[in-house]
Amino acid sequence: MAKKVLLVGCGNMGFAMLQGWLALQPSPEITVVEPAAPLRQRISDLAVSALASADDLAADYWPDIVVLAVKPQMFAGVLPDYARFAGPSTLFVSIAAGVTTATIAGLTRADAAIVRCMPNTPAAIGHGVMALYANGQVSAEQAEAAATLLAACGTVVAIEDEALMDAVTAVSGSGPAYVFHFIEALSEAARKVGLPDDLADLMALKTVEGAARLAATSDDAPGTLREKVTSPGGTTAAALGVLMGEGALSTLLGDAVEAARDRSVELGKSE
Ligand SMILES: NC(=O)C1=CN([C@@H]2O[C@H](COP(=O)(O)OP(=O)(O)OC[C@H]3O[C@@H](n4cnc5c(N)ncnc54)[C@H](OP(=O)(O)O)[C@@H]3O)[C@@H](O)[C@H]2O)C=CC1
Ligand SMILES: O=C(O)[C@@H]1CCC=N1
Repeated sequence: MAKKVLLVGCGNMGFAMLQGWLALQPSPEITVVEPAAPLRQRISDLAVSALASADDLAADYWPDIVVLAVKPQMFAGVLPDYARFAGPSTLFVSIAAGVTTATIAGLTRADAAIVRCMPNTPAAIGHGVMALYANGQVSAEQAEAAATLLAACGTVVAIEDEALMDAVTAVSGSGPAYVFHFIEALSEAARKVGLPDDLADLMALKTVEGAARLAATSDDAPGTLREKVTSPGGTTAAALGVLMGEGALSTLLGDAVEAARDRSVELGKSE
């Protein structure tokens, strides 16, 4: 029987996941609660039911899975509207940065079955990577249902230690933004050395896309692939002298990921 999935919040990440779910066969029965009218319109355009508030759910509606995709700061205000569903028959899946399963249980029911998931926006095209942590109340059947739902959005990785979710958030949850910024920065650098705007954008994007695809499909490690680009005394060596000199890029990325990890921990404490 098709699962009933209730998606609460359909902004950037919720909508990305919804798009991934549309490829599922058999398709789940999806209902979305999203207060913003323009966002509801784009959900309706996909022939998915979109409601403005939890009050609009039918009295006899009962979901198998509730996916919480609102901002971490909204959990305390939003969860009481859905707490009635908490219990053995309904799985809560939260994609919020920082918010722990203990916090969600505190806002719903002590024995709520909860999966924490950290997705990323490439989920929209089935190329996300999703880490999952299940609390002790999640049944094997519920864990499988969550994995099936999320696999429609990309690669699913189970995690045993919830504390790792903050680091995962900093690497893969926020990570697409780092890569998009790298594309922006490469394009800007291309302009500075004289390429016209459209050529700069195309070269930057296609270089990142091609390199990522090669890294994903090659038997070589990324470091070996880098060495294969780098002719001794050539152009790449000149550039890497800047990027890798005194670990410049590694230090910068290390600091960036630490800042994101620390913010995730903070968001968890503020709930
Ligand atoms: N963006 C990303 O790449 C990722 C985000 N996440 C997590 O996903 C969650 C959502 O982030 P993101 O999509 O970026 O944020 P958005 O602000 O884009 O989406 C949240 C949506 O929830 C809506 N909302 C507000 N109140 C309610 C309510 N009571 N019921 C239902 N919906 C409501 C908001 O509407 P309105 O704007 O009108 O308030 C908004 O459209 C966060 O917890 C974040 O940590 C996780 C991984 C990646
Ligand atoms: O920026 C954020 O807080 C969310 C979590 C991971 C990606 N976006």
